[in-house]
Amino acid sequence: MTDTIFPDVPTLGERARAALGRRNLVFVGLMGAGKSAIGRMVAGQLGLPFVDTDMEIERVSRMTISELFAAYGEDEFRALETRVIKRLLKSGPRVVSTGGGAFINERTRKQIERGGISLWLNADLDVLWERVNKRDHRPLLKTENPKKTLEDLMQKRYPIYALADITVLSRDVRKEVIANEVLAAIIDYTAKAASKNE
Ligand SMILES: Nc1ncnc2c1ncn2[C@@H]1O[C@H](COP(=O)(O)OP(=O)(O)O)[C@@H](O)[C@H]1O
Ligand SMILES: O=C(O)C1=C[C@@H](OP(=O)(O)O)[C@@H](O)[C@H](O)C1
Ligand SMILES: [Mg+2]
Repeated sequence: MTDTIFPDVPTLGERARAALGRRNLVFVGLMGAGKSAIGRMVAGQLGLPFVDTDMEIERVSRMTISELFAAYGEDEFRALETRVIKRLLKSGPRVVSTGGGAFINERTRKQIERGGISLWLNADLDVLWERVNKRDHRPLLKTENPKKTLEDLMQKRYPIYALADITVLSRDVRKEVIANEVLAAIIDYTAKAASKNE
């Protein structure tokens, strides 16, 4: 779609789509960062298919994430997650929103590094907590003090999320604002990567 006032000017989505080329865009980050919601929105703006890895895992296993954790444990869930992500990345380009632990798993992280551009939605504890405490479908947060659990996960995981190609700050503003910042960051990242290779 082009701008109606300036028909020859490509939209932000079109420019980001061109910058992405054949690569997948992979959202990573902690629970509540907005990977699923923003990923879907960005996919729409890029005109690319969207897949949420948790939804895909639930589809193929015919179980919810909570049921999978309860029946088989976290290790089995991670093994399934690795397999599903490997398959999804093979037939891109698409936008893939991962579950919060996917990028922490070394095998999965390597697959993501090979298969596309990774984008960390970074958010502070209060933003995450405000969002996740409204729902109870996340098995890792079924603890006595879920806010403390979230904080502990931040300490452990943030140095690893920081390895992502792009970081965008997810905060308390409209989702459209974050989605547009993601598109601009893709354009910026690919332009910088191209000038490094010149
Ligand atoms: N920028 C935002 N402003 C308000 N709510 C948001 C924003 N981004 C995400 N959310 C909401 O926060 C909740 C968690 O987002 P979700 O996309 O499920 O996170 P994740 O997949 O990273 O765990 C959802 O209800 C989502 O609609
Ligand atoms: O952080 C994690 O280890 C997890 C995050 C969840 O996804 P979201 O990050 O989309 O909530 C889901 O994959 C599972 O509950 C485990
Ligand atoms: Mg999600």
